[in-house]
Amino acid sequence: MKIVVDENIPGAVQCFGQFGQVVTRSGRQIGPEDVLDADALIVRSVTKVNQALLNGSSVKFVGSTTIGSDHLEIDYLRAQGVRFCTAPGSNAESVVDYVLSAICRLDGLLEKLLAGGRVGIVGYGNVGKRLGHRLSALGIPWLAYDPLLDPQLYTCLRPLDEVLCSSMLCLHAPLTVSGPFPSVHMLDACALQTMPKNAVLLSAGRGEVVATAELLALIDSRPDIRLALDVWEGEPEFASALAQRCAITTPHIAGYSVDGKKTGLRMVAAELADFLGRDLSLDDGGESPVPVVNCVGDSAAMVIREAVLAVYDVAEDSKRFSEIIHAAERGRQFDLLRKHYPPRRELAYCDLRAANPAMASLLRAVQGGI
Ligand SMILES: NC(=O)C1=CN([C@@H]2O[C@H](COP(=O)(O)OP(=O)(O)OC[C@H]3O[C@@H](n4cnc5c(N)ncnc54)[C@H](O)[C@@H]3O)[C@@H](O)[C@H]2O)C=CC1
Ligand SMILES: O=C(O)C(=O)[C@H](O)COP(=O)(O)O
Repeated sequence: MKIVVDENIPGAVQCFGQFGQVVTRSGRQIGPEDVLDADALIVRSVTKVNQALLNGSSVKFVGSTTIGSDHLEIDYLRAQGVRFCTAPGSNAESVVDYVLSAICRLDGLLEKLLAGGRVGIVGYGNVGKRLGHRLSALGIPWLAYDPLLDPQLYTCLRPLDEVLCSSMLCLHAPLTVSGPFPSVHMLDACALQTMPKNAVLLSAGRGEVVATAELLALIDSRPDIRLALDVWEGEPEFASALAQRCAITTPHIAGYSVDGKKTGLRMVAAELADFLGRDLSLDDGGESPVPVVNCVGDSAAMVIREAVLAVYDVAEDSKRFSEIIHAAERGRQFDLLRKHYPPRRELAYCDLRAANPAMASLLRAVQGGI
Protein backbone atom coordinates (compact mmCIF):
# COMPACT_ATOMS: atom_id res chain seq x y z
CA MET A 1 0.00 0.00 0.00
CA LYS A 2 1.37 3.44 -0.96
CA ILE A 3 0.50 6.44 1.20
CA VAL A 4 1.46 9.94 0.01
CA VAL A 5 1.86 12.31 2.95
CA ASP A 6 2.53 16.05 3.26
CA GLU A 7 6.08 16.34 4.60
CA ASN A 8 5.01 18.97 7.15
CA ILE A 9 2.84 16.74 9.33
CA PRO A 10 4.88 15.96 12.44
CA GLY A 11 4.96 12.24 13.28
CA ALA A 12 3.16 11.24 10.07
CA VAL A 13 5.89 9.04 8.58
CA GLN A 14 6.09 6.87 11.66
CA CYS A 15 2.35 6.83 12.22
CA PHE A 16 1.28 5.93 8.68
CA GLY A 17 4.29 3.64 8.20
CA GLN A 18 2.36 0.95 10.09
CA PHE A 19 -0.09 0.73 7.17
CA GLY A 20 2.28 0.68 4.21
CA GLN A 21 4.98 2.52 2.29
CA VAL A 22 4.97 6.26 3.09
CA VAL A 23 6.13 8.75 0.46
CA THR A 24 6.49 12.38 1.60
CA ARG A 25 5.99 15.41 -0.62
CA SER A 26 5.80 19.17 -0.15
CA GLY A 27 2.07 19.87 0.38
CA ARG A 28 1.85 22.74 -2.09
CA GLN A 29 3.59 20.68 -4.76
CA ILE A 30 1.73 17.36 -4.58
CA GLY A 31 0.70 16.73 -8.21
CA PRO A 32 -1.17 14.06 -10.21
CA GLU A 33 2.08 12.17 -10.88
CA ASP A 34 2.68 11.78 -7.12
CA VAL A 35 -0.69 10.20 -6.43
CA LEU A 36 -1.27 8.21 -9.63
CA ASP A 37 -0.45 4.82 -8.06
CA ALA A 38 -1.12 5.82 -4.41
CA ASP A 39 -3.81 4.20 -2.26
CA ALA A 40 -4.09 6.94 0.35
CA LEU A 41 -3.31 10.65 0.50
CA ILE A 42 -2.75 12.54 3.76
CA VAL A 43 -2.75 16.32 3.46
CA ARG A 44 -2.95 19.64 5.30
CA SER A 45 -4.90 22.68 4.17
CA VAL A 46 -2.36 23.68 1.51
CA THR A 47 -3.09 20.84 -0.95
CA LYS A 48 -6.13 21.21 -3.22
CA VAL A 49 -7.59 17.73 -3.37
CA ASN A 50 -9.80 17.83 -6.45
CA GLN A 51 -10.53 16.17 -9.75
CA ALA A 52 -7.46 17.75 -11.34
CA LEU A 53 -5.27 16.03 -8.73
CA LEU A 54 -6.97 12.65 -8.41
CA ASN A 55 -8.39 11.96 -11.87
CA GLY A 56 -7.21 8.48 -12.97
CA SER A 57 -5.38 7.80 -9.69
CA SER A 58 -5.84 4.76 -7.46
CA VAL A 59 -6.39 6.87 -4.30
CA LYS A 60 -9.25 5.47 -2.25
CA PHE A 61 -8.69 7.35 1.03
CA VAL A 62 -7.99 11.05 1.66
CA GLY A 63 -7.30 12.34 5.17
CA SER A 64 -6.69 15.97 6.10
CA THR A 65 -5.18 16.63 9.52
CA THR A 66 -6.98 19.98 9.60
CA ILE A 67 -10.29 21.34 10.85
CA GLY A 68 -10.98 23.22 7.62
CA SER A 69 -12.17 21.34 4.54
CA ASP A 70 -12.35 24.05 1.87
CA HIS A 71 -9.32 22.51 0.10
CA LEU A 72 -11.23 19.25 -0.50
CA GLU A 73 -13.59 18.89 -3.50
CA ILE A 74 -16.07 16.94 -1.44
CA ASP A 75 -18.68 16.33 -4.16
CA TYR A 76 -16.00 14.83 -6.37
CA LEU A 77 -14.61 12.61 -3.60
CA ARG A 78 -18.13 11.36 -2.82
CA ALA A 79 -18.93 10.73 -6.47
CA GLN A 80 -15.73 8.70 -6.84
CA GLY A 81 -16.40 6.68 -3.69
CA VAL A 82 -13.20 8.00 -2.09
CA ARG A 83 -13.40 7.83 1.70
CA PHE A 84 -12.29 11.12 3.19
CA CYS A 85 -12.00 12.74 6.59
CA THR A 86 -10.78 15.87 8.33
CA ALA A 87 -9.96 16.33 12.02
CA PRO A 88 -12.90 18.35 13.45
CA GLY A 89 -12.08 20.26 16.60
CA SER A 90 -8.51 18.94 16.74
CA ASN A 91 -6.80 22.32 17.07
CA ALA A 92 -9.78 24.42 18.19
CA GLU A 93 -8.37 24.96 21.70
CA SER A 94 -5.15 26.19 20.12
CA VAL A 95 -7.10 28.82 18.18
CA VAL A 96 -8.82 29.93 21.40
CA ASP A 97 -5.40 30.24 23.07
CA TYR A 98 -4.38 32.43 20.14
CA VAL A 99 -7.38 34.71 20.69
CA LEU A 100 -6.67 34.97 24.42
CA SER A 101 -3.04 35.78 23.72
CA ALA A 102 -4.10 38.53 21.28
CA ILE A 103 -6.49 39.92 23.91
CA CYS A 104 -3.62 40.03 26.40
CA ARG A 105 -1.23 41.66 23.93
CA LEU A 106 -3.46 44.41 22.51
CA ASP A 107 -3.02 47.43 24.76
CA GLY A 108 -5.93 47.92 27.15
CA LEU A 109 -8.16 45.31 25.49
CA LEU A 110 -8.16 42.79 28.32
CA GLU A 111 -9.08 45.50 30.83
CA LYS A 112 -11.82 46.79 28.50
CA LEU A 113 -13.34 43.31 28.12
CA LEU A 114 -13.10 42.54 31.84
CA ALA A 115 -14.96 45.82 32.43
CA GLY A 116 -17.86 44.71 30.21
CA GLY A 117 -16.63 45.29 26.63
CA ARG A 118 -18.16 42.64 24.37
CA VAL A 119 -16.69 40.07 21.99
CA GLY A 120 -18.58 39.19 18.79
CA ILE A 121 -17.94 35.70 17.41
CA VAL A 122 -18.63 34.94 13.75
CA GLY A 123 -18.98 31.17 13.24
CA TYR A 124 -20.25 29.29 16.27
CA GLY A 125 -18.72 25.89 15.62
CA ASN A 126 -15.96 24.03 17.44
CA VAL A 127 -13.79 27.14 17.73
CA GLY A 128 -16.60 29.63 18.34
CA LYS A 129 -18.20 27.50 21.06
CA ARG A 130 -14.91 26.91 22.86
CA LEU A 131 -14.09 30.61 22.64
CA GLY A 132 -17.50 31.53 24.06
CA HIS A 133 -17.01 29.03 26.87
CA ARG A 134 -13.64 30.48 27.82
CA LEU A 135 -14.87 34.06 27.67
CA SER A 136 -17.83 33.17 29.91
CA ALA A 137 -15.46 31.55 32.38
CA LEU A 138 -13.51 34.81 32.50
CA GLY A 139 -16.69 36.87 32.88
CA ILE A 140 -16.33 38.52 29.46
CA PRO A 141 -19.65 39.15 27.63
CA TRP A 142 -20.03 37.82 24.07
CA LEU A 143 -22.52 37.15 21.28
CA ALA A 144 -22.26 34.99 18.18
CA TYR A 145 -23.45 35.02 14.58
CA ASP A 146 -24.03 31.69 12.86
CA PRO A 147 -26.89 31.69 10.35
CA LEU A 148 -26.77 27.90 9.95
CA LEU A 149 -27.65 27.18 13.56
CA ASP A 150 -31.05 27.39 15.26
CA PRO A 151 -31.21 30.52 17.49
CA GLN A 152 -33.79 28.76 19.63
CA LEU A 153 -31.20 26.16 20.56
CA TYR A 154 -28.43 28.71 21.08
CA THR A 155 -29.60 31.87 22.77
CA CYS A 156 -26.22 33.54 22.24
CA LEU A 157 -26.95 33.82 18.50
CA ARG A 158 -27.79 37.28 17.14
CA PRO A 159 -28.03 38.96 13.72
CA LEU A 160 -24.72 39.91 12.13
CA ASP A 161 -25.24 43.67 12.48
CA GLU A 162 -25.61 43.31 16.24
CA VAL A 163 -22.55 41.07 16.54
CA LEU A 164 -20.49 43.48 14.42
CA CYS A 165 -21.19 46.11 17.05
CA SER A 166 -18.70 44.61 19.53
CA SER A 167 -15.45 45.83 21.07
CA MET A 168 -13.71 42.84 19.48
CA LEU A 169 -14.89 40.83 16.48
CA CYS A 170 -13.46 37.31 16.09
CA LEU A 171 -13.87 35.56 12.75
CA HIS A 172 -14.05 31.76 12.91
CA ALA A 173 -16.29 30.89 9.99
CA PRO A 174 -15.13 28.30 7.47
CA LEU A 175 -14.60 29.36 3.84
CA THR A 176 -17.68 28.54 1.78
CA VAL A 177 -18.56 29.79 -1.70
CA SER A 178 -22.03 28.30 -2.10
CA GLY A 179 -25.09 27.43 -0.04
CA PRO A 180 -27.49 29.87 1.62
CA PHE A 181 -24.80 31.79 3.54
CA PRO A 182 -21.51 31.73 1.64
CA SER A 183 -18.78 33.17 3.84
CA VAL A 184 -16.47 34.34 1.06
CA HIS A 185 -15.97 38.12 1.44
CA MET A 186 -18.83 38.30 3.96
CA LEU A 187 -16.83 40.93 5.86
CA ASP A 188 -17.03 43.57 3.13
CA ALA A 189 -16.74 47.35 3.34
CA CYS A 190 -20.39 47.67 4.29
CA ALA A 191 -20.00 45.32 7.27
CA LEU A 192 -16.56 46.54 8.29
CA GLN A 193 -17.46 50.20 8.47
CA THR A 194 -20.18 49.50 11.04
CA MET A 195 -17.55 48.35 13.55
CA PRO A 196 -17.58 50.67 16.57
CA LYS A 197 -14.79 53.14 17.30
CA ASN A 198 -11.60 51.50 18.59
CA ALA A 199 -12.87 48.01 17.75
CA VAL A 200 -10.52 45.08 17.20
CA LEU A 201 -10.92 42.74 14.22
CA LEU A 202 -9.33 39.31 14.65
CA SER A 203 -9.43 36.90 11.73
CA ALA A 204 -8.45 33.26 12.27
CA GLY A 205 -10.81 31.27 10.02
CA ARG A 206 -9.82 31.70 6.38
CA GLY A 207 -8.42 34.84 4.77
CA GLU A 208 -11.07 34.92 2.03
CA VAL A 209 -13.85 35.55 4.57
CA VAL A 210 -12.64 39.18 4.65
CA ALA A 211 -12.74 41.22 1.42
CA THR A 212 -9.08 42.21 1.57
CA ALA A 213 -9.27 45.02 -1.01
CA GLU A 214 -12.21 46.58 0.84
CA LEU A 215 -10.49 46.29 4.20
CA LEU A 216 -7.39 47.91 2.71
CA ALA A 217 -9.51 50.74 1.31
CA LEU A 218 -11.19 51.25 4.69
CA ILE A 219 -8.28 51.23 7.07
CA ASP A 220 -6.93 54.65 6.11
CA SER A 221 -10.22 56.27 7.08
CA ARG A 222 -10.54 54.11 10.21
CA PRO A 223 -7.16 54.35 11.95
CA ASP A 224 -8.96 53.48 15.20
CA ILE A 225 -9.64 49.87 14.14
CA ARG A 226 -6.96 47.46 15.34
CA LEU A 227 -6.27 44.33 13.31
CA ALA A 228 -5.06 40.90 14.40
CA LEU A 229 -4.82 38.76 11.27
CA ASP A 230 -3.70 35.15 11.20
CA VAL A 231 -5.18 34.19 7.83
CA TRP A 232 -4.78 35.89 4.46
CA GLU A 233 -6.47 35.96 1.12
CA GLY A 234 -4.36 34.02 -1.41
CA GLU A 235 -1.92 32.35 1.03
CA PRO A 236 0.97 31.88 1.05
CA GLU A 237 1.03 35.32 -0.57
CA PHE A 238 -0.38 38.17 1.51
CA ALA A 239 -1.03 41.89 1.09
CA SER A 240 2.01 43.53 2.69
CA ALA A 241 0.17 46.88 2.95
CA LEU A 242 -2.40 45.14 5.14
CA ALA A 243 0.16 43.19 7.16
CA GLN A 244 2.04 46.41 7.82
CA ARG A 245 -1.10 47.98 9.26
CA CYS A 246 -1.81 45.07 11.67
CA ALA A 247 -1.22 45.24 15.40
CA ILE A 248 -0.79 41.45 15.36
CA THR A 249 0.19 39.65 12.21
CA THR A 250 0.84 35.91 12.00
CA PRO A 251 1.27 33.31 9.24
CA HIS A 252 -1.80 31.09 9.74
CA ILE A 253 -0.55 29.46 12.92
CA ALA A 254 -3.44 30.00 15.33
CA GLY A 255 -4.08 26.25 15.35
CA TYR A 256 -0.41 25.24 15.49
CA SER A 257 -0.13 23.82 19.01
CA VAL A 258 1.77 20.57 19.48
CA ASP A 259 -1.35 19.16 21.16
CA GLY A 260 -3.65 20.15 18.30
CA LYS A 261 -1.35 18.69 15.65
CA LYS A 262 -1.01 15.44 17.56
CA THR A 263 -4.79 15.16 17.94
CA GLY A 264 -5.32 15.85 14.24
CA LEU A 265 -2.82 13.17 13.25
CA ARG A 266 -4.38 10.63 15.61
CA MET A 267 -7.90 11.34 14.30
CA VAL A 268 -6.90 10.79 10.68
CA ALA A 269 -4.82 7.70 11.51
CA ALA A 270 -7.82 6.22 13.36
CA GLU A 271 -10.03 6.83 10.34
CA LEU A 272 -7.53 5.18 7.98
CA ALA A 273 -7.20 2.19 10.33
CA ASP A 274 -10.98 1.87 10.31
CA PHE A 275 -11.08 2.13 6.51
CA LEU A 276 -8.49 -0.62 6.21
CA GLY A 277 -10.03 -2.77 8.96
CA ARG A 278 -6.71 -2.65 10.81
CA ASP A 279 -5.79 -2.02 14.45
CA LEU A 280 -4.10 1.31 15.14
CA SER A 281 -0.88 1.48 17.10
CA LEU A 282 -0.17 4.97 18.45
CA ASP A 283 3.49 4.87 19.31
CA ASP A 284 3.92 8.65 19.12
CA GLY A 285 5.75 9.23 22.38
CA GLY A 286 2.54 9.37 24.42
CA GLU A 287 1.61 12.53 26.25
CA SER A 288 4.21 15.31 26.53
CA PRO A 289 5.34 16.60 29.96
CA VAL A 290 3.04 19.17 31.59
CA PRO A 291 4.58 22.70 31.68
CA VAL A 292 4.29 24.43 35.07
CA VAL A 293 3.54 28.18 35.20
CA ASN A 294 3.74 30.14 38.47
CA CYS A 295 1.69 33.35 38.53
CA VAL A 296 2.36 35.99 41.15
CA GLY A 297 0.03 38.82 40.03
CA ASP A 298 -2.62 40.15 42.38
CA SER A 299 -5.17 41.55 39.95
CA ALA A 300 -7.33 39.59 37.51
CA ALA A 301 -5.76 41.20 34.44
CA MET A 302 -2.22 40.64 35.74
CA VAL A 303 -2.80 36.96 36.47
CA ILE A 304 -4.57 36.26 33.18
CA ARG A 305 -1.79 37.99 31.23
CA GLU A 306 0.96 36.19 33.13
CA ALA A 307 -0.58 32.77 32.58
CA VAL A 308 -1.60 33.20 28.95
CA LEU A 309 1.61 34.85 27.76
CA ALA A 310 3.86 32.41 29.64
CA VAL A 311 2.26 29.56 27.70
CA TYR A 312 1.80 31.30 24.36
CA ASP A 313 2.90 34.82 23.48
CA VAL A 314 1.48 35.79 20.09
CA ALA A 315 3.83 38.81 20.00
CA GLU A 316 6.74 36.46 19.27
CA ASP A 317 4.95 35.07 16.20
CA SER A 318 3.95 38.58 15.18
CA LYS A 319 7.56 39.78 15.42
CA ARG A 320 8.80 36.93 13.21
CA PHE A 321 6.10 37.73 10.65
CA SER A 322 6.91 41.46 10.68
CA GLU A 323 10.43 40.56 9.55
CA ILE A 324 9.14 39.01 6.30
CA ILE A 325 6.48 41.58 5.38
CA HIS A 326 8.72 43.25 2.81
CA ALA A 327 10.96 40.28 2.03
CA ALA A 328 11.56 39.04 -1.47
CA GLU A 329 9.65 35.79 -2.04
CA ARG A 330 7.19 36.62 0.72
CA GLY A 331 5.08 33.55 0.05
CA ARG A 332 8.07 31.25 0.49
CA GLN A 333 9.02 33.03 3.72
CA PHE A 334 5.43 32.68 4.95
CA ASP A 335 5.60 28.93 4.38
CA LEU A 336 9.02 28.70 6.04
CA LEU A 337 7.66 30.35 9.20
CA ARG A 338 4.94 27.70 9.26
CA LYS A 339 7.33 24.83 8.50
CA HIS A 340 9.76 25.80 11.27
CA TYR A 341 7.13 26.75 13.83
CA PRO A 342 8.43 26.44 17.43
CA PRO A 343 6.73 23.92 19.74
CA ARG A 344 3.81 25.45 21.57
CA ARG A 345 1.56 23.83 24.19
CA GLU A 346 -2.10 24.54 24.86
CA LEU A 347 -3.16 26.28 28.07
CA ALA A 348 -5.42 23.35 28.92
CA TYR A 349 -2.39 21.03 29.14
CA CYS A 350 -0.44 23.28 31.53
CA ASP A 351 -0.25 23.32 35.30
CA LEU A 352 -1.09 26.95 36.18
CA ARG A 353 -0.34 27.89 39.78
CA ALA A 354 -1.29 31.11 41.60
CA ALA A 355 0.77 32.54 44.49
CA ASN A 356 -2.43 34.24 45.68
CA PRO A 357 -5.05 31.50 46.37
CA ALA A 358 -7.84 33.94 45.50
CA MET A 359 -6.60 33.84 41.88
CA ALA A 360 -6.79 30.05 41.52
CA SER A 361 -10.32 30.03 40.09
CA LEU A 362 -9.26 32.63 37.52
CA LEU A 363 -6.52 30.31 36.30
CA ARG A 364 -9.04 27.50 35.94
CA ALA A 365 -11.16 29.92 33.89
CA VAL A 366 -8.19 30.69 31.61
CA GLN A 367 -8.09 26.96 30.87
CA GLY A 368 -11.83 26.71 30.27
CA GLY A 369 -12.88 25.34 33.66
CA ILE A 370 -15.43 27.43 35.52
N1 LIG B 1 -6.10 29.87 11.74
C1 LIG B 1 -5.97 28.59 11.98
O1 LIG B 1 -4.88 28.10 12.28
C2 LIG B 1 -7.17 27.71 11.94
C3 LIG B 1 -8.26 28.04 11.19
N2 LIG B 1 -9.37 27.24 11.19
C4 LIG B 1 -10.53 27.66 10.39
O2 LIG B 1 -11.58 27.95 11.28
C5 LIG B 1 -12.78 27.44 10.73
C6 LIG B 1 -13.77 27.18 11.83
O3 LIG B 1 -13.34 26.10 12.63
P1 LIG B 1 -14.38 25.26 13.50
O4 LIG B 1 -15.12 26.15 14.41
O5 LIG B 1 -13.65 24.14 14.09
O6 LIG B 1 -15.35 24.73 12.37
P2 LIG B 1 -16.79 24.14 12.53
O7 LIG B 1 -17.11 23.48 11.24
O8 LIG B 1 -16.89 23.35 13.79
O9 LIG B 1 -17.73 25.41 12.71
C7 LIG B 1 -17.89 26.41 11.76
C8 LIG B 1 -19.17 27.15 12.08
O10 LIG B 1 -19.25 28.26 11.19
C9 LIG B 1 -20.62 28.36 10.78
N3 LIG B 1 -20.74 29.08 9.53
C10 LIG B 1 -20.75 28.61 8.26
N4 LIG B 1 -20.93 29.60 7.40
C11 LIG B 1 -21.05 30.74 8.14
C12 LIG B 1 -21.25 32.11 7.78
N5 LIG B 1 -21.40 32.51 6.52
N6 LIG B 1 -21.30 33.00 8.80
C13 LIG B 1 -21.15 32.62 10.10
N7 LIG B 1 -20.99 31.34 10.46
C14 LIG B 1 -20.92 30.41 9.49
C15 LIG B 1 -21.12 26.93 10.70
O11 LIG B 1 -22.53 26.86 10.79
C16 LIG B 1 -20.43 26.29 11.88
O12 LIG B 1 -21.24 26.32 13.04
C17 LIG B 1 -12.34 26.20 9.95
O13 LIG B 1 -13.23 25.88 8.92
C18 LIG B 1 -11.01 26.61 9.42
O14 LIG B 1 -11.17 27.17 8.15
C19 LIG B 1 -9.43 26.12 11.94
C20 LIG B 1 -8.36 25.74 12.70
C21 LIG B 1 -7.13 26.48 12.74
O1 LIG C 1 -7.04 23.07 10.88
C1 LIG C 1 -7.14 23.99 10.04
O2 LIG C 1 -8.16 24.16 9.34
C2 LIG C 1 -6.02 24.92 9.85
O3 LIG C 1 -6.17 25.99 9.34
C3 LIG C 1 -4.69 24.45 10.38
O4 LIG C 1 -4.53 24.67 11.72
C4 LIG C 1 -3.53 25.01 9.66
O5 LIG C 1 -3.44 24.41 8.44
P1 LIG C 1 -2.19 23.52 7.94
O6 LIG C 1 -0.95 24.28 8.10
O7 LIG C 1 -2.17 22.28 8.78
O8 LIG C 1 -2.53 23.27 6.54
